Amino acid sequence: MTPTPSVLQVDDLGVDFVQGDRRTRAVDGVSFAVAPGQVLALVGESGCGKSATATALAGLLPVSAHVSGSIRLDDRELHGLGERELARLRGRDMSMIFQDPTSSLNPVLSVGRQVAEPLRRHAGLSRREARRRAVELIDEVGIADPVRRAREYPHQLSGGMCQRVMIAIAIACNPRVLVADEPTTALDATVQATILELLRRLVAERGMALLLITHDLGVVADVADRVIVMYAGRSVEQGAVAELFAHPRHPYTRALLGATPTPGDDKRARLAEIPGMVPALAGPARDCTFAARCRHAQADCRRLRPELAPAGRHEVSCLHPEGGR
Ligand SMILES: Nc1ncnc2c1ncn2[C@@H]1O[C@H](COP(=O)(O)OP(=O)(O)OP(=O)(O)O)[C@@H](O)[C@H]1O
Repeated sequence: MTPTPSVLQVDDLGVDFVQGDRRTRAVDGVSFAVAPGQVLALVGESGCGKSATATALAGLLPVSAHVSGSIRLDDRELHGLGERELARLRGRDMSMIFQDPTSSLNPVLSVGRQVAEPLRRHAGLSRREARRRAVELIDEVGIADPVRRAREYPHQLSGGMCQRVMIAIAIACNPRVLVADEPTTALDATVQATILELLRRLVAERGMALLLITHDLGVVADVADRVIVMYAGRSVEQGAVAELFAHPRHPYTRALLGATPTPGDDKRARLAEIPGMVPALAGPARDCTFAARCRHAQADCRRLRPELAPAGRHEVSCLHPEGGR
């Protein structure tokens, strides 16, 4: 069987934030690919570099950030594109949704107008056509009474509805890739489940690729096909969700999984507590950055940088993975 060509291909992505003489290596050589209709989750504790990775893809990092590596969308290299080209691409080929929908929406414009906006800008629809299409999109994301809702303002909608509106805006121009950064963290558990179900359906129906950033392993188990476990800016383990959750090889993944959530388990399962903190690095790692918190660390872990390499049926970056190489 020939593998499905990926829509998004990221190679050796690096992000450094530079402020005066302070440098933070937020992303340290991350590589992955996402195929159409596939959900890839990025998971890890706070400060692991998940948002920096997502923001780098969309070209939305602040000027203090230095990006290296390659980001290819279909056959196009995005790294190095100017702000104008990136702005043209955002909302058309790649869209992003964030954690807090209420602060992402404009409070003084009706939601219909906000959904219509990318259709006018990117697809060149007339005001009337864009309004009509906006109502269809509001309906498609599961908001009842879409004609009336389109005339309302964000404060008249619940948090869950606002996130549905954000999704309608994001998918309006049928992007190839959707990047969702903690899209359900600010919502009630029951609303979370329906929003995730909506995202999953849209990915399947439209053949989009979804990059889903989350702290929540239960969400990963329920929604994602593949997962990257990040630690201190690096991918420590990545592969198919079912395989990786069934046979975690990296001590960090094993610690996170704690009471392992398997597909179908409690959706609110959170990362297990691991004593210690994620280090902020000034440059590329020279050793295993997890060694200081790892119960299985050996002398070489503090000297050598482990690289991502096949272990079983997925990849792990550990000198002494569970079960050996
Ligand atoms: N604008 C910035 N300037 C300087 N450092 C930053 C900036 N944004 C992020 N960082 C640093 O980069 C590292 C990775 O941060 P990032 O926000 O990507 O992590 P995260 O895994 O998404 O965390 P969270 O789940 O809390 O959002 C952290 O050490 C963080 O302090």
